[in-house]
Amino acid sequence: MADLQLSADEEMVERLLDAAARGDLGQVSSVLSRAPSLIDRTGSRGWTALMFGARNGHYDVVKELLDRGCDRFSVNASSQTAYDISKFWGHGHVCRLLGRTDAPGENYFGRETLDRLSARRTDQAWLEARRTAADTVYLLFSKLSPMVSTSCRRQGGQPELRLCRLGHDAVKPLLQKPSTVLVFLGVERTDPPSPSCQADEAPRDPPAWFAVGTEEDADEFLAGGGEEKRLFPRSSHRDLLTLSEDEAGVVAQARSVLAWHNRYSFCSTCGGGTRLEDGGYKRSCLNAECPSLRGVHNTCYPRVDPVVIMLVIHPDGQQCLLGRKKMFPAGMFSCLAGFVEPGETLEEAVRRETQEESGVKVGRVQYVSCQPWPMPSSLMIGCLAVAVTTDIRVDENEIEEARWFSRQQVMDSLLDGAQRVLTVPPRQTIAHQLIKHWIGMNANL
Ligand SMILES: NC(=O)c1ccc[n+]([C@@H]2O[C@H](COP(=O)([O-])OP(=O)(O)OC[C@H]3O[C@@H](n4cnc5c(N)ncnc54)[C@H](O)[C@@H]3O)[C@@H](O)[C@H]2O)c1
Ligand SMILES: [Mg+2]
Ligand SMILES: [Mg+2]
Ligand SMILES: [Mg+2]
Ligand SMILES: [Zn+2]
Repeated sequence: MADLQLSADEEMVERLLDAAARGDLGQVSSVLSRAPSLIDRTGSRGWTALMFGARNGHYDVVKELLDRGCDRFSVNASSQTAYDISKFWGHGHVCRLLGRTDAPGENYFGRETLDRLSARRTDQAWLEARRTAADTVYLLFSKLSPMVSTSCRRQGGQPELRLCRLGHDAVKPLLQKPSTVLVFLGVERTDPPSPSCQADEAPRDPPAWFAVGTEEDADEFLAGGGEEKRLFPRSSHRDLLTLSEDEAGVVAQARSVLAWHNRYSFCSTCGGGTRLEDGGYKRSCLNAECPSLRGVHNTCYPRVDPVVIMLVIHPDGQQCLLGRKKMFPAGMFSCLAGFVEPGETLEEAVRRETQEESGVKVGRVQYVSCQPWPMPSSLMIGCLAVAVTTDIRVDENEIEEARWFSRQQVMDSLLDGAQRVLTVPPRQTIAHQLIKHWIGMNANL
């Protein structure tokens, strides 16, 4: 009986995958209405219905599967997501549907959904009008943690977090406290006005977004979320990775600027008090004699720390070098990384950090993509680097172990259900994306 049930299931899966590949929307819907649990089942080489739909550019099928809640991030035996497959085959409309604007190398925390409108930061009258406008959105941060709500829907076992969007009335009392920091983030991006718009109609400013930062607990804001539970997550590294790509991009901007205010409240040149300017993008010293008020003084502006992160490839092209810090979960290995030092090129930083941490010498370095990392304000610069030596000697202060892993071992670590000798960091990290990039360079689709 169990066998019969199994084969009936398998037959349905085959029908679903075949219909998705052919673009038969009616058949896809009909199978999933009867057996919704089959949505992420795989056929040969780990291909899901979403991947087959994406491979052949079937927009309606991909949309139906996404609307029904399929897993858009699952990978096949070549470690490709449905997005990778549709991009490879040039189906831009399907790529956009799969949640990426087809920007190659877009990383989590990297999406710009707001227009920063930096020229408006010095326009006091305009900023004041936007502060009190009815459609203005305020994001509240307490101790650098954004206020979020959790919904019941779960993604990969974790509750889904969404940023709470507050209006001016809700934050007004907080804005009156001198210790509160307000940062103008930008305005929502809008489509260009349609030709049917009346020429004499004044174009309306799109909704503006601000971040409000306080060092207080701000627990009084947690009530009033209705059915949804509101909270300030305390584990920024883990919890911020559960936001949507759009919201993660806004948080990367807001959290890094607020963290700068938090750490640089006094003038770093003379130790004097400072005043917020430029919509929260500048702190000027109050001491008229201070040298920071003359010439170019970068201490007045939010800081970004460049960090190189590199996947080092063995001279044979078939292995890569990964390391683990003591603090990593057991079995996890990642790309080597390190802060760029003053007066150093990115290539030299890659060579120096690789040699310091693993003893391996690197020749050619190639930039791949970058990622803002708001813990507190790094810019991760992702590179592939080709090793010219292979002996490993780790710097035990920083790295517990470093090893060469074969392409197959790395591919298995990305696949569900495969025998794993290592795990890699989650998909939201640029380390994960660099590893996938290397695997994808020779993947047989
Ligand atoms: N997103 C990702 O995939 C990813 C992966 C790995 C590392 N990271 C981030 O990259 C950052 C740097 O990596 P690392 O720790 O290996 O760097 P690293 O190898 O340069 O070592 C860090 C140490 O160097 C010193 N240091 C030198 N310059 C510094 C500076 N400007 N700021 C702070 N410390 C400095 C400190 O003693 C620090 O403990 C970390 O903050 C980490 O969170 C992100
Ligand atoms: Mg390091
Ligand atoms: Mg280092
Ligand atoms: Mg270093
Ligand atoms: Zn000063």
